[in-house]
This record gives sequence, C-alpha cells and structure tokens, in this order.
Amino acid sequence: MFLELNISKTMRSAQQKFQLELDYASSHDRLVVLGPSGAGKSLLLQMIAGLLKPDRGYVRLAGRTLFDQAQGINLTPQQREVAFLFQSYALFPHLNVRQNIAFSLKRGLFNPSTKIVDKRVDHWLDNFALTEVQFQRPHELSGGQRQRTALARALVTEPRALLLDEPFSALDPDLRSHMRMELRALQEQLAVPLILITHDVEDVEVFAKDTLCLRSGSIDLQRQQTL
Ligand SMILES: Nc1ncnc2c1ncn2[C@@H]1O[C@H](COP(=O)(O)OP(=O)(O)OP(=O)(O)O)[C@@H](O)[C@H]1O
Repeated sequence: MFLELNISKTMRSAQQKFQLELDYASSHDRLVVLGPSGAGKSLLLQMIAGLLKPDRGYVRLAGRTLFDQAQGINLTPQQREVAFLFQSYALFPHLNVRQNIAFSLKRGLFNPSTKIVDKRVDHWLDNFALTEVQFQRPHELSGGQRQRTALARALVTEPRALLLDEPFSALDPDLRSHMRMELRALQEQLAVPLILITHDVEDVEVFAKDTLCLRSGSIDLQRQQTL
C-alpha cells in the first residue's frame, strides 16, 4: 500500500471550528487530492509532511509509519524524507539558483556558497535546463525557471515522496500545460511517488491514478483510473 491514512484533526480559530476526518488507502504512486477552497487539502498535506500533528490515527507512506498516535510514533519532517513543494515555491530570494538547490543538502548553519561545487546540484541544473541561469536570483527568473528550481531543490535529496501543493497555479496557461507534462514524465522516470493537491480537474486528467475528493474535511468521493 502506498498511502494509508486514518486521521482526525480539529482546527479552532476565534470564529470557527474545522473538523478533518479521513480514513483512506491508496495503492497507486500518483494521487491527486481535489476539492474546493477550505476542504482541508493543505491540512492533509501538512499532516503527511509532519508539519502538523493529527489528534488521532496514523499516517503510513511507502511502507513506513510516519505517525501513529496509539504507538507514540511521530517522525519529524526531516525523518520523513519527503519533499514538499509549496504553491509559492518558497525560494530564498537572496540566494541564486545554484544555492537554492544546494540548500536542501546543506549541513550546519551557513548558506551554501554562491559557487558551491556539488555533482548532485549540477545534475539537476542540467536536467532542468537551469545551468545558464544558475547564478541568478529568483526575481531574475521566469515562472517556469522558478518552478523548475523549486522542483530541483525538492528532488536533489532523493526524497521518498513528493508532496505538491497546487504546483501550477502561479503559471500562465501555456507554461502550465508544459510543466504538467514535464513533471509527469519526470515522475515516471524517477518512479518517485507523488501526492498533488489542486482545485483544477486538468491536474486530475494528467496525474491521477487515484483521486481523493475532499469536501468540508471529509471524503466526498474516491476514484481510481488507469492512465
Ligand atoms: N491554523 C489554523 N487555525 C484554524 N483553522 C485553520 C487553520 N488552518 C486552516 N484552517 C481552516 O481549516 C480549513 C481547511 O483549510 P485548508 O487550508 O486545508 O483548505 P484547502 O482545501 O487547502 O483550501 P485552498 O484550496 O483554499 O488552499 C479552512 O476552513 C481553514 O479556515
């Protein structure tokens, strides 16, 4: 089983209470979580990544237990070895492309040097056609280059799974189609399991082997398709 979830989480703010209750399993390595705004998609991804602790239940991914309340297991985000790609890409604005990619590999407090030497970084610069812009900073890049830098930073550590939060929403329509196809080809080539959350049904068409539809913190529908 690729993903097994049984989670319960209550979020409270001054105005409202939000309850997430999910019991779900998927054996496929490409899962799309679809749902309207406020359905609980980002909360779910954060609980898989270890950024938010469920109140109860368990999370198992690619054969490992990441969280199990009954057994007292709660791996840190680092121990989970999953890569999380945010909507905004969260690149470091003061670091160039090479440094941003190398950042995931760094040990200790200091940022990687502007000309850091590392074969793994060269590999991803080359793979994503970023070598020419490697010394530029994020504001000097196109939308596609920014996204490829964020993906390279996610992949350079060879994660056990890729978690993507609306990865194409900041791109214009042409680039979005192009990057979808690129990411799908890459996922197949690397065989890295992928969980992608989105509002967009086109992401379902391109990526989903399994689709999990959420509404108001519960499962609305689950569907499998063969691509
Ligand atoms: N830190 C928090 N404290 C209280 N409530 C929260 C918190 N974070 C999220 N929520 C609530 O949980 C619900 C689900 O939020 P979530 O971000 O998971 O939605 P989403 O499906 O990812 O939406 P979108 O597609 O708009 O990003 C929302 O009603 C939100 O207000």
